[in-house]
Amino acid sequence: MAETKFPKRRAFAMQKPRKTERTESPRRTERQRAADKRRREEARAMGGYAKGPKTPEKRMTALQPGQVRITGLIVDELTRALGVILKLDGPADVLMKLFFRSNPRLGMRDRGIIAEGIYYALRHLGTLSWAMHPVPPARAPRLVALATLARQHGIESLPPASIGREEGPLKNVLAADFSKAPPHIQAELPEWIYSLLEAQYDDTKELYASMLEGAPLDLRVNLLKASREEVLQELAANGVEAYPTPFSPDGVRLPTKPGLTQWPIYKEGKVDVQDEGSQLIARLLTPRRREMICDFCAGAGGKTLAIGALMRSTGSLYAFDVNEKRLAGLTPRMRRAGLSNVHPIAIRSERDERIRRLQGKFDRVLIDAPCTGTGTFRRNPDLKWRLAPSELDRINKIQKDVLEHASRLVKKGGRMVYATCSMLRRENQEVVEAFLEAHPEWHLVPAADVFAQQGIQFDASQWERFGSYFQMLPHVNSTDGFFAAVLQRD
Ligand SMILES: C[S@@+](CC[C@H](N)C(=O)[O-])C[C@H]1O[C@@H](n2cnc3c(N)ncnc32)[C@H](O)[C@@H]1O
Repeated sequence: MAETKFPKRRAFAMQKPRKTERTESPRRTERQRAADKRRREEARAMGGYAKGPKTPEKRMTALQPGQVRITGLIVDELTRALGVILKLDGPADVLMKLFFRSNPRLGMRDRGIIAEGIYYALRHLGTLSWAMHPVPPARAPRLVALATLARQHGIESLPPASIGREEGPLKNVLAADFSKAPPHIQAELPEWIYSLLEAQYDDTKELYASMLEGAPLDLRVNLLKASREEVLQELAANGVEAYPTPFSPDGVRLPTKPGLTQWPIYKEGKVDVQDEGSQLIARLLTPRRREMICDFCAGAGGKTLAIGALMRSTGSLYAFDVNEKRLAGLTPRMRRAGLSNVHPIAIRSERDERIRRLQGKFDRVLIDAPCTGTGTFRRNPDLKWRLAPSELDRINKIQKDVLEHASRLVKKGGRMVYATCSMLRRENQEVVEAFLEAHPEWHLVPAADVFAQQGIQFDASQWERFGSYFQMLPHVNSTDGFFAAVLQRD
């Protein structure tokens, strides 16, 4: 995904409990304390699994419009969060974490409503901005907060005292007729991204609708430590709804998002969080035991871990990345996963001297290239507003450079997979086509054949649409929009 500037740690000032908060909920009541105790005991009895609607996302699934009581505190705090996040000068997920950390007394229910409000506002920033014109949303976060909560839960759920002087503007925003808005606004996209997607896809209506939804939680079972059946049985025994993913043989899909990191199966390294599309890209590389493999843009190692497990922790798996901090996240993850074949190496650039020394040495190389991340708008809705066309040009150049230099690592007869989490041809097919034109000693291997050899079957329409390439789409496959091409050196 695109490189982003990290927001300042002090983006949000620490909040002291306010008078209103103290009067509304002075302390936990007897009943609340008894419920807390019961939950703790139940979780202990279940070996660490917490039952019930604990996380914001899970809690929100039960909320129906008109059934949620929005307090003044929620309106104020959502306003405070949006006041920073709508400036769009840092990743929203990082800013959200800083916001909630600055406000430790905020209850679970309020956190859930505020988190959903932030995501809703970012997903629908096109229509919100259009309805508020000429006032930029970042300048009027209270109006955005009120309009968001009213669109989600109904205007009657808002406390009249919180609306105050915003009553007129709020009614105008809510009355906006979006059928009169330009098509890119109706799609909740910037015009330039809308135009690129329109030029490529026939079913954009469904695609845009899917990009406004939340993504499911996909887990990858670490086959070194457990089988998928074992994990599914353990989840079922603890009352957690989960299904096998439709294509990835090691994947498990959870419709809700429980507090996974406290679960025994997570702590013991039996599962990791990984979108099904990402799992399939590791499979496309067909890693084998005792091979020499390189994950060129390893980041914090999502795909490295999947590749290492498919190699059964044998051979050598080099994990390169220019971002040392991100790569540092891989070491604890590989320990937890029980992998001893991974060598994380921070490189200066794709032209690093150490890479030159390794030329022609690898059986397989994965290039999970930096990209615009257009395939991840469900999870990162702020990204669509923070991207600029110049960023696509900049990233495109890096993609071509990285592919060129990483390809030199592959030995004769070896393979590489070029992948992105983008749905744009310019970062995908066009990069690969330019490479193949300049390198006749390489050829494209049909992704369908590589999957078929592993017993993974897609609908024929998948290949009719994308030929030898692999492109997952949120509205077709319920995954992020991953792309991959398998290339073989003659
Ligand atoms: C899409 S992310 C990788 C995600 C990772 N493979 C995973 O599955 O979690 C792309 C990575 O490319 C790295 N990168 C950017 N430029 C690079 C370069 N010239 N050489 C190597 N890595 C680079 C970025 O730091 C980023 O971590």
